[in-house]
Amino acid sequence: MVSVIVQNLWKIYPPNVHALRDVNVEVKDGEFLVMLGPSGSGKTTFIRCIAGLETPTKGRIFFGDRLIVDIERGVNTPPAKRSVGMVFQNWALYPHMKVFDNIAFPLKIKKVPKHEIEKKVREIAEALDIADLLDRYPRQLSGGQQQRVAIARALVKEPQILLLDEPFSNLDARLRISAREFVKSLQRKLKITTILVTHDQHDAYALADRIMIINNGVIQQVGTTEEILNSPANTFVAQFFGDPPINLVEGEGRGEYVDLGDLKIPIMAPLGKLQIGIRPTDIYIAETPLSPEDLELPPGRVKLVEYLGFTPIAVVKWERTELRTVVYNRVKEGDLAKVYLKRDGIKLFKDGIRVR
Ligand SMILES: Nc1ncnc2c1ncn2[C@@H]1O[C@H](COP(=O)(O)OP(=O)(O)OP(=O)(O)O)[C@@H](O)[C@H]1O
Repeated sequence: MVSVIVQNLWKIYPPNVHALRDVNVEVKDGEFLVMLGPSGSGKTTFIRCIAGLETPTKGRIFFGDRLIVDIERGVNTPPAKRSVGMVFQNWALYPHMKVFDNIAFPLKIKKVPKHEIEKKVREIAEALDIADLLDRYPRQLSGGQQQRVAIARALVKEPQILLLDEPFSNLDARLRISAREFVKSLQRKLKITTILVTHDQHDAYALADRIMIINNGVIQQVGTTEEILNSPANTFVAQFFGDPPINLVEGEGRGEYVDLGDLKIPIMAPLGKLQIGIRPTDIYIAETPLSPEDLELPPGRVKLVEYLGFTPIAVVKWERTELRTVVYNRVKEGDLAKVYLKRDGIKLFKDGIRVR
């Protein structure tokens, strides 16, 4: 298919809303990129700029070596000439048209001959398992079926790039899982370069080759799930990505150890004020350490035990510090528990930027 290269992209809505600030990213040919960020961070603006539904204020976009947008040079390819298929958050099906005509619509606009439209619509409907729904109206379909129709409509003109804007947000939790599996296997089969935007990190775990995290119009980090979990660029990324959420506490670096006041963690640390990040999966309650490398902390009081799926998670309190930990042996509220910490699970941040 094709890569998507975005260079120095800015979008400023009048009077002065900076929706995108100097975005640079390359989505590789055939890659599934999930763009993740809180509400209002610029995600929809970004894919609308790629689709051509929004004109950036500054910057350049290439599809492979084809220049699509260069604001400084007055280049802005119209949407119909971009070879992009887009699925909107609410799927935006035409309610007065049957499924067949909804899917056929982009081909009719392109004035594709009738018999070819018939063939292509049936083909894509077969592939998406909605061939028996072609005579229905959108209101006669379930959410999952409507979503497939929207995807079929986006794919029928065989675009080189697929853009999905929160495509699962109208589906209930159970249907979301099967819809994700469906989208992933379709993407793998077609090898189509795909950008999906979402505020739900579980979409990213399930789908992404790489994840791009955005906040306030600024790209915070681009990387694989592992890279972002293990080496978050800053405290925003560390807190935004990861389930259960990371423990983030303030402390003081003292060279040979980190000082949390009531806890001293013996690892090398730069001097001065630090933020210390520990994922709950990197700190645990157990009788004995899982590895001889792991650090033993002074025993802490179990304040609460809760379940995350099947995994028990405890909130452990020392004098002042409270940390969420996984639990490997039986403990209950009020117990004094042995707590171990994985040495390489400790992330240090200075002024919000990761230094270790
Ligand atoms: N047409 C517009 N005019 C002015 N401001 C806009 C316009 N569209 C979006 N914005 C603003 O630009 C910023 C980014 O919006 P955008 O819709 O791209 O965010 P988002 O990350 O997709 O949010 P959500 O997850 O809530 O859909 C927000 O502050 C939003 O209010």
